[in-house]
Amino acid sequence: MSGPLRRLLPVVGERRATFVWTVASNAAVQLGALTTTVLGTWLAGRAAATSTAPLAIVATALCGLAVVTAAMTWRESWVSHDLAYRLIGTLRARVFDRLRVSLPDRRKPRRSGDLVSVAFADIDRLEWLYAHTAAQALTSAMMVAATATLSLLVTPWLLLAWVPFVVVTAALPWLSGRAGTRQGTELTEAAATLNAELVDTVRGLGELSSAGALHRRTAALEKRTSALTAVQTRIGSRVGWERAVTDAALALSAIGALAVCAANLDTIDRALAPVAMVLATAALGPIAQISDLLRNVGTLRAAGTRITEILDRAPAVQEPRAPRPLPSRDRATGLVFDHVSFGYRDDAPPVLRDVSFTVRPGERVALTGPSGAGKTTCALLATRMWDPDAGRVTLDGVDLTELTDDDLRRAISAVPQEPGLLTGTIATNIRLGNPDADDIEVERAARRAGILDPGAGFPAGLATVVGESGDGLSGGQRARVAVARALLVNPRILILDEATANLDPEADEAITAALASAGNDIGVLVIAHRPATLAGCHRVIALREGGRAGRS
Ligand SMILES: Nc1ncnc2c1ncn2[C@@H]1O[C@H](COP(=O)(O)OP(=O)(O)OP(=O)(O)O)[C@@H](O)[C@H]1O
Repeated sequence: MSGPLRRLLPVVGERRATFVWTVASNAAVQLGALTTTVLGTWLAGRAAATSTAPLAIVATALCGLAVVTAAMTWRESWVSHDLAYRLIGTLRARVFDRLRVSLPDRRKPRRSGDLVSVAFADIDRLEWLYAHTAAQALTSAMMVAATATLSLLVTPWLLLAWVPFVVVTAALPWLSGRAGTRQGTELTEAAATLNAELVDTVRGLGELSSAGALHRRTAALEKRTSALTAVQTRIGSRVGWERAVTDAALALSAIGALAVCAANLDTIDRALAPVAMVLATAALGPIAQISDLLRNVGTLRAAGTRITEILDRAPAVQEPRAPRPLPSRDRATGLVFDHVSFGYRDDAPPVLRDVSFTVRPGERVALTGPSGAGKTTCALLATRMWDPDAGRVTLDGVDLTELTDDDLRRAISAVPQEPGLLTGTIATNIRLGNPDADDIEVERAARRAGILDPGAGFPAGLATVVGESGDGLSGGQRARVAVARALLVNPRILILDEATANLDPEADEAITAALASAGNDIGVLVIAHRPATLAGCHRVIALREGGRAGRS
């Protein structure tokens, strides 16, 4: 088994008991099927050859075996899928956890549709590996041993009839291994690209439609779909050839068994002739199944590579080894940018250069400057999406790099330019800020953000339904929900990144006033252009192009 898959296999160890059950029930099914067929054919052979067969006993045994085998088939399907989906769940949690700490990648931005494809499709593909391949491989080896032993009992020549074909069938996935891996990689990439472009298209449907670019985009998607279909067709053709070889091997084994029986009529008990036929094909069945499974190994390997790439991603920021607690709120001194420099790329000038400013508790500070001056970047550094390249950002005297993620999220809350909203109600979206908040706290935060005002356009108040990604809400309404969510955290520092720019001036003023009354000890950093908003602030920090700070 190849590198990435071998690396993903030990997760099975976390469900050892279920895995043992899967192997045991798979073995019982295979052995049950073999015994039933051998016994049945032996009975038929014996009846034909001698007219004296122990019909009643064998028929009863066959009935019993059939029931047990059927029960074990059901059990095997249950436990193997239980195992697979639990392992997939574990893996999905790990991948999301890694994405959570490693995104956004400031140097290598990647389309989220692409990542979503990895997170869902690639992990789901491993169902094949966990539910079928691993246990099947073990029981196939056992079946070959059982069939070989029984063949020896009939006649050693029988081994000649089927062992070469078992070797050919087992070797098939390896013979086509390189093509399989290449096609698997092509399939995964084509599917991921199509998925990413579909996600982008759905997100930008409005813009594409109003710009009259939907036709061109649909044509591009059709091209991607054709590319995906072409890879799938190539894979289908290869798999078809391999299946044809497997079927031919099966037929040739049966013919070989007949030939062995015909050539050894003197030494082989005639009642065993049909059994010889069964044995010659019995080992091939599980081997054909396993090589059928291994035919997908190229796709699995490509998926495994992408998953391990995500698991190996370095976190965007390191959790502190020895975290420091924040001083109590009455000893708070505020948020300090202390000679901060930061750049996104090594080959471009830094976005922020030697930026210093302070937001004290209870103070409202505006951060302004031309587009691209680095205002949002300051908000991202203050919420520790990344760490500065030089200088430091501190809260109440503690470097942000020394705070645990939980402490930081409770102390600094940001309302971004485009707040993310989830499907649900206004209440569930506000509660994201603090899942432990009770209904009264949620209502208070909503009231402060003006959500419960008669003119705010929330007909069912907190129970108003929110569509996917905030569908059905205006920009201003989304802003109010995001502000309420941030207020629910009751942070020490609140950052509003053009959060109220979508509101009309009166609503903006109302929210600003609400924020002012939110708590006398909350320091507010407002990224804004609107003169009225700037006028309502205690100080204005102006970021100049090239990322230096001045004040007014
Ligand atoms: N992830 C990123 N990778 C590379 N460059 C980036 C990234 N994010 C922002 N930048 C660049 O950094 C600079 C500062 O961006 P930032 O969003 O902080 O500016 P801003 O002052 O908030 O602008 P605006 O007022 O338009 O929102 C811009 O030149 C932007 O193109």
